[in-house]
Amino acid sequence: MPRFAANLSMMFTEYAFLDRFKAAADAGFRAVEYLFPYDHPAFEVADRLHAAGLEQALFNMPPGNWAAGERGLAALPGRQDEFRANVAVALDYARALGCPRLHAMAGITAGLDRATAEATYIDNIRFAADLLADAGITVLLEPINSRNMPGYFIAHQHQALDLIDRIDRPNVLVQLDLYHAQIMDGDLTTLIHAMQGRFGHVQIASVPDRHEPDEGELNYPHLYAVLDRLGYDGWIGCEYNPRGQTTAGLGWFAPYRTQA
Ligand SMILES: O=C(O)C(=O)[C@@H](O)CO
Ligand SMILES: [Mg+2]
Repeated sequence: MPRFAANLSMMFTEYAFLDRFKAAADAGFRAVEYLFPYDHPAFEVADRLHAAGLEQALFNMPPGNWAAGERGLAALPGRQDEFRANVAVALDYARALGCPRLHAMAGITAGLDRATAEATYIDNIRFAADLLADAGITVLLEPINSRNMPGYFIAHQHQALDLIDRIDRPNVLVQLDLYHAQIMDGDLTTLIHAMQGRFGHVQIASVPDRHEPDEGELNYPHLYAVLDRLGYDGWIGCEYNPRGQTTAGLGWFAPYRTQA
């Protein structure tokens, strides 16, 4: 049975960020993920998470200057000190939230020397993996489609797998976002089988519009069954922009909602 985490950066945006935890729990979710918690002290986010009885499935390490267009630092030469300081910041939040997964965004590397970016990335992710291993945290690497994020360092699943082989740390896995994977790679049933054991988190949204997973070119119930058959029992993050009110679009979730 698939287990879904609400993405609070995209869902329940009818509410202020800290109020989205209760809204997600009221809608039947048992876990949440989001991009960044850093606008709020860790204890405040943890209070809301725990008050709502939710698990923290995932969040991202600080990404650099998001407003200026930065989308992570891990592959950016010359930014290693900042990346490493950010790992420590993310670790503090992960401890407060009991979060076992952190996504390290790589950055926009178009125009940079690829070999240098790869060397920087491998070095930085090894550093993060080693630091986070003691806390039992897995570092996730996510290929992102080049239509939504042109120039991003990793766009295809095979690129992430190749980098993970070279990083060579047991606590580094792929964040398998099926929305991005369909746009860049396709053939998802075969892809999921080929990636068995290499991903530590899954995300979903309709393609092409990134809405609820009940429209568009993907048959999600089929993909949930594929994941189930392979024994994937991790969270599936609902990283989609609701077509309207978040709760009005949750018809797809009804068969999977578990009552407390
Ligand atoms: O954009 C996505 O997809 C994500 O999962 C975010 O965490 C940004 O990488
Ligand atoms: Mg994603």
